[in-house]
Amino acid sequence: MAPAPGPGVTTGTMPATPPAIVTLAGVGRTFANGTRALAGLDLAVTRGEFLSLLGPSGCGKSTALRLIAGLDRPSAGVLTWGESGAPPRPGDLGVVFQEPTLMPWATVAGNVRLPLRLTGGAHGGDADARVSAAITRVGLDGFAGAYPRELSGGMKMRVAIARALVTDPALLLMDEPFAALDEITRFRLDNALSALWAELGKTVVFVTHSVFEAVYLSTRIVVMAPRPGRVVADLAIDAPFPRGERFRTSAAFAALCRTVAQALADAMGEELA
Ligand SMILES: Nc1ncnc2c1ncn2[C@@H]1O[C@H](COP(=O)(O)OP(=O)(O)OP(=O)(O)O)[C@@H](O)[C@H]1O
Repeated sequence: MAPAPGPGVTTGTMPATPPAIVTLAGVGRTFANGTRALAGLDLAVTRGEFLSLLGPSGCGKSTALRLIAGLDRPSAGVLTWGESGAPPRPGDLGVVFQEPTLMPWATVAGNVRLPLRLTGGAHGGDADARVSAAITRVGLDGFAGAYPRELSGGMKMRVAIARALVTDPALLLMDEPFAALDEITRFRLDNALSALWAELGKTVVFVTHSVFEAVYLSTRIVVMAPRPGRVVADLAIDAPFPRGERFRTSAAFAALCRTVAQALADAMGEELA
């Protein structure tokens, strides 16, 4: 068996890259008020990767994610889906936002079931099995009948992740999902998400401001320049999985964070103190 690669950052294209799940070429987005959120954004999301979009506030990270989610349309450039070119069907994409946005009148199981209802597959034993498997996956066994008001902030976010996973989407889009949580909860959810990614083999695009979170979770980090947003650094994070507390407190992690922080400072035209 080949030895596991040591931690490190590499730049540029990796050899034998798997096919792109979606490619953005020359994408721009200018809003009606004249704000140019994105200009000349080139980005290929590779199947199976955990890709983080990292950049200063307002650089267009959420705008890029919303374009991939189909919630907005580019003003310039094109998005191309996979080899077939067909856009994803409902259920092929899971989206998680900073707010868990749960239905307060529905139980955890009812909330997790929602995407199945929207895609017409909410009934029968298969749907029940999917809902309970998604709840188990995020560590909420025993809470299927609980209501959102009975849950902590971290548990609500776990429900939002279970809801995004219940249709077994190929691509999971996450927009600063843990930014509003306290640090201990955030670390726990980062650990759970990393384990889920390693287990399920999904493609994840994750928006964050946090260098530490991006390094901990990602196989690749794309650093975006301030408005109008575009890619200014593309860094492969070669540390092996699973990445637990040992990785988070390692010298290798610290070195990776420094490299990524430097790329972010360069993008913002600042000196790293
Ligand atoms: N619907 C809109 N109309 C006008 N301007 C908008 C709209 N949506 C976003 N913007 C602006 O576009 C720019 C990019 O916004 P976006 O939310 O994508 O940035 P971001 O990098 O995700 O920021 P943050 O990290 O603070 O969430 C910002 O200046 C924002 O104010």
